[in-house]
Amino acid sequence: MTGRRKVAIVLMNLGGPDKPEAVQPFLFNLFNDPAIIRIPNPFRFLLAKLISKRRAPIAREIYAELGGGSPLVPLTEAQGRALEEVLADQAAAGKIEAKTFLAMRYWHPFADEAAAQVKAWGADEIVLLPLYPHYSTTTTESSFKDWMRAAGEAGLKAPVHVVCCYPTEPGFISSYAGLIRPALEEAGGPEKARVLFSAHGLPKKVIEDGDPYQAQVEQSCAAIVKELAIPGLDWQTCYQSRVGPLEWIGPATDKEIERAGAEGKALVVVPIAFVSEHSETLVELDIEYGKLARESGVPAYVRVAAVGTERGFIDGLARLVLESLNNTGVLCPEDAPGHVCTAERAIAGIS
Ligand SMILES: C=CC1=C(C)c2cc3[nH]c(cc4nc(cc5[nH]c(cc1n2)c(C)c5CCC(=O)O)C(CCC(=O)O)=C4C)c(C)c3C=C
Ligand SMILES: [Fe+2]
Ligand SMILES: [Fe+2]
Repeated sequence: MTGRRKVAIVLMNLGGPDKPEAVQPFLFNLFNDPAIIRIPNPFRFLLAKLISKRRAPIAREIYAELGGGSPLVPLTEAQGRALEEVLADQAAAGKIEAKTFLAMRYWHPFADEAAAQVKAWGADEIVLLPLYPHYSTTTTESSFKDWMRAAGEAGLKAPVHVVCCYPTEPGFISSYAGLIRPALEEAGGPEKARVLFSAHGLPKKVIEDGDPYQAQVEQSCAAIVKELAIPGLDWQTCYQSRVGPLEWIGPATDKEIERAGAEGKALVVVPIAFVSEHSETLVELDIEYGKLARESGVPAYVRVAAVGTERGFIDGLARLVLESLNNTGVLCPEDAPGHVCTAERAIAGIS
């Protein structure tokens, strides 16, 4: 091939409602995903209608705290621009022209919109880059399957490279370590504060069925603690955002906040499974759990920002993109024992 290869990088995330009227259809799309509610149709469709209608008022209140909609899309666009800049600097010694596209799972811009844009741009190759550092069937796998459907319908023929996950990517880890250090000082130092890594929870059943998410979250936390290298650091991983009647993995973040209050421990809270600010950081962690921390007597509560456009993190994403281009299948950098890569199955359309 002559000239520069045109590489479309598809940034995948969950998406969020952009206005109050979008909250219920966004929730319907989420609960109607067979990766989220694992029952066949027509039952899933009917249940999704029911739950989305019932949850919409609560969710609208959550998004009202953010001015009516989620900031996830503009923040993901900023990550895309930062990644394009880093890749333009490196651009594999001028061999590639990289452009980012957003494919959100449950609200605009959907994978279909991204696939049409990628086709119109004339991509030679495509890299699927989930903004989920940890692989889950509920998030990453669902996005991959949705992309393969959308790309098929759009008649996209360019070869696809897939990044599975990156729980211990050095830039991801060092960015968090860099954000945690000053937060620990603000909370009174490592003698007085506990680091609470708070990840999105999942139903226990999903993990028991082989989802690697929880094991990968734990790998990230251990890697960050190692990078911090603070002797005797007090830290704990916990899980937030539970919805629905099923039993979820734990310990639950709210229970850990109450425990810290009872023990007189200050907290540094790290949103470990989210790379952008959104309702679950800005509302759940900052407003709801900030209040719970005050009521529980936690002496100091400092929330660490999501990695967003931190240079180390974006450099790490750029490395993953370039590595994936040398890789014809799924780039699965996590060869740790116990890692079960299901990304191949997802892109092959096997569930
Ligand atoms: C019922 C099940 C849900 C599962 C399983 C789930 C997994 C999961 N979600 C994220 C990341 C995000 N979730 C967000 C919103 C959100 N998630 C659920 C439900 C489940 N998530 C609901 C109902 C909502 C809507 C908000 C609410 O009603 O509380 C968001 C973004 C929202 C935004 O503000 O833009 C993200 C991001 C992960 C990482 C994950 C599993 C690993
Ligand atoms: Fe969620
Ligand atoms: Fe993998």
